[in-house]
Amino acid sequence: MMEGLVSLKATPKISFRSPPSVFHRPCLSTRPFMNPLGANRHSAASIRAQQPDTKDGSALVSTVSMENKEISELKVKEWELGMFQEEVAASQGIRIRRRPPTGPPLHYAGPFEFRIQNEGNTPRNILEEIIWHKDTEISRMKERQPLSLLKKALENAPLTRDFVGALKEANRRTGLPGLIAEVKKASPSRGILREDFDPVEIALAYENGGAACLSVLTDEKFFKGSFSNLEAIRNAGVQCPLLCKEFIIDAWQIYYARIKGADAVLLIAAVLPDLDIKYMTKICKMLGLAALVEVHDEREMDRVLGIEGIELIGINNRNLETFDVDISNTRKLLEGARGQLISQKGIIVVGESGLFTPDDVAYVQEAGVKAVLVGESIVKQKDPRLGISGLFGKDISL
Ligand SMILES: O=C(O)c1ccccc1NCC(=O)[C@H](O)[C@H](O)COP(=O)(O)O
Repeated sequence: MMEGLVSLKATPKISFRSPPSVFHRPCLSTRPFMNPLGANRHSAASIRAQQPDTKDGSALVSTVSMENKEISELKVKEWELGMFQEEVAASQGIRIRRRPPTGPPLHYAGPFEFRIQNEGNTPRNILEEIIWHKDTEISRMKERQPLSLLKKALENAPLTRDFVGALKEANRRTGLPGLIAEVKKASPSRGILREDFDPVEIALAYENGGAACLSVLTDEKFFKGSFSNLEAIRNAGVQCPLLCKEFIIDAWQIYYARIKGADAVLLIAAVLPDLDIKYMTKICKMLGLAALVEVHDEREMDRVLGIEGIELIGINNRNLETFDVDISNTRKLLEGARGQLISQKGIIVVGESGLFTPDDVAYVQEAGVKAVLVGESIVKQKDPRLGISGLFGKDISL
């Protein structure tokens, strides 16, 4: 029995060239990403087979061969462009690869075609698994609701509220970091956080407890969240601006979040190359949304600081590949020249993950954050409102 064999089909085909090390594609592109060496759907034989018979067939065959040559050349160019994008992502230190666009690589073995689990077609960590799943999920969602439909729906979308302004105002009012309270039922690292999970009830409790903004997880598979939760919270009349906490890899998702009632979206630098961050930030501005750009390390911070127009940076203390949480990460990334540049640019920094006590909040505030994003420690409390006063060591709703 072959190890790692996950599926077996009895249709022999040409095997694909071995996969590249990363699979990034530009989010702007709508091109079908195809390996020219595997593009046997357009082989001369298959095109010829589709043509009506001619007297001797020769003229037609040569025209078709020409077309086929052009198609092949085009495909080689597409493939090279794809490779170039992958190299760009790798050169920016992005370790999270995109899902192999043609599916797991095929291996030609005798009369059968095997799909063999290997380093190239298996996610290397949870974040990569989430991103690969997102890829298929979004493709399905886009089929049902293409961008043209979403653009029409924008006409009836609720007005956006000022997410960054709400954080600044809370910070000014309380002298403490503005709170983004997360509506989080479960997570890959902690499992189910709260069994009796009523998103609207939790959102209202957070608002009454003094949260400046809310973060609503919309991923279903890994976090047991949903866009219905986001919509329900918005429709319940919650005034706090809402962050759609999603794994965004395609601009389509930003439009979708906007029509579902979001005021802000998350852009993860570990996943998105600089060009995507720039492009998506512009789309956010156009749609009236704030963009919370999340970084984990110095390299990601430096990349993001090099992008014009960034107003809000989140420092995640959770390593999304290993799940290790270390709040000193916030301090490390705000030390020295980086911290100074951030103040000069007037960027608001959000400390994210692993904050449980007033000491934790004081520690990241001392490091320079003006806001915090907190899930587990407050959502687990029977009364999430009390969770907030426990986190800050006092009632911040006053
Ligand atoms: O929370 C996780 O296990 C997780 C795993 C993989 C990717 C993202 C993940 N969390 C997203 C977050 O950043 C947190 O939900 C958020 O910062 C709140 O963190 P916490 O207060 O520790 O719940």
